[in-house]
Amino acid sequence: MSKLHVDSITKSFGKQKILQDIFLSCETREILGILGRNGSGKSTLFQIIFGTLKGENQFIKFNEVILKNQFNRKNRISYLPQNSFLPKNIKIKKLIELFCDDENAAELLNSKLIQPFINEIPSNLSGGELRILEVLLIIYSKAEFILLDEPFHSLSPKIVSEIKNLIKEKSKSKGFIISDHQFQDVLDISNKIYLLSNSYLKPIKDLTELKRFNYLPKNI
Ligand SMILES: Nc1ncnc2c1ncn2[C@@H]1O[C@H](COP(=O)(O)OP(=O)(O)OP(=O)(O)O)[C@@H](O)[C@H]1O
Repeated sequence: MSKLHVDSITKSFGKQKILQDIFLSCETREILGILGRNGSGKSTLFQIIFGTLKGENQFIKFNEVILKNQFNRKNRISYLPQNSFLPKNIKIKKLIELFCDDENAAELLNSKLIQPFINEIPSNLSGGELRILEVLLIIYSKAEFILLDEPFHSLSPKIVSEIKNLIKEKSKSKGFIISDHQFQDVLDISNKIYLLSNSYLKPIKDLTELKRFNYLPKNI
């Protein structure tokens, strides 16, 4: 079992405080859901954990190793950003080789989710197909901790359900931290839920709390 420990994260943009004293801990076999209104700082938090953005304060540990740079995170943390990140003209089979080790590549090549566009290049895919490909490449990467920023965005319901099942299956050996505005899908698969609100990360017990903290409308 491995553990990702995230502590004391503080981040401001100019005078705007985005994150204050953020703590979370994720073990393999756990799925953590992070909810929050638009602009609450979810992507900022993911980028700091992944190492592409620096907080004013931060302490991030993988087991006993303090993660100080991108090199420390290799094969430990993978990150699906909110925006498209793949080169557009590389064959998808080649991308799978680049993102996955041999074992994971073989498994992904067998997945029925990838079959419809296996011989394509990303520039020939629809927006949703491109998102499926990106989500799969990150989930099947070697890393033990997977950060997914809006993995369900633009995916049709049946595909969302299949991706949720895949995340649950993969969580037997990986830890996931997921954020998405399709909150019910996040609630369905998460062991723990947090709400990022007013720059603090609050553990959430149930829907009532999500209403009380003004994330959900009262009539849900
Ligand atoms: N590079 C930047 N410079 C200045 N402000 C920024 C920068 N990046 C993000 N912000 C601001 O920080 C806040 C948090 O942004 P972030 O993208 O983390 O929110 P989010 O919770 O992921 O939002 P959404 O759900 O809408 O994607 C927003 O107010 C945004 O405008």
